[in-house]
Amino acid sequence: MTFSTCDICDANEDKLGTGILAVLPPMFLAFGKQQSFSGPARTLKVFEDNVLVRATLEVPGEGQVLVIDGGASLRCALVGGNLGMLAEKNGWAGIVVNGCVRDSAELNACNIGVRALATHPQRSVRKGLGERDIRVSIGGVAVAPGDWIYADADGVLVAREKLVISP
Ligand SMILES: O=C([O-])CC(=O)C(=O)O
Repeated sequence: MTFSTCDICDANEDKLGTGILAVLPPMFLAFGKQQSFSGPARTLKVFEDNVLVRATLEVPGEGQVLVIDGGASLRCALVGGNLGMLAEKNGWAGIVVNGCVRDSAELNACNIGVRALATHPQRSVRKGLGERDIRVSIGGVAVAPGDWIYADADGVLVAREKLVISP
């Protein structure tokens, strides 16, 4: 499916700011082969610990987008090349990280879409702390499991339901 976040915003202006459709702040870098991706969100809330990220990406993604609230930490990476390959292998559409990634060249070779605040060469700790499938806040925008994510070169949208995209 092709879509344009700009066209979605124009066609759904009445929904913006109502809690039905929101735009994430323009704070992300793009990685991965898929510049555009969309799908229902799965959510994680972790802090400098990526054990739950791996555990989630190990399960078939079925076109979902993993949204990771990493507390905007710029002190280590939550996703790297191995997790990118795992996500591709398991059919995840993409990963949105409110935090950092690493192995950017490897991530760019993965057939998924990735958004992250920055790159960081250091890996995270592996304690296994965090929460899954809860409502998170990314740049002040709430994202709940099952919300629909639309990301392209112009931005990242969060919709409470799948939008009807007219060609
Ligand atoms: O395993 C990690 O901590 C993240 C990483 O580097 C990878 O996914 O390759």
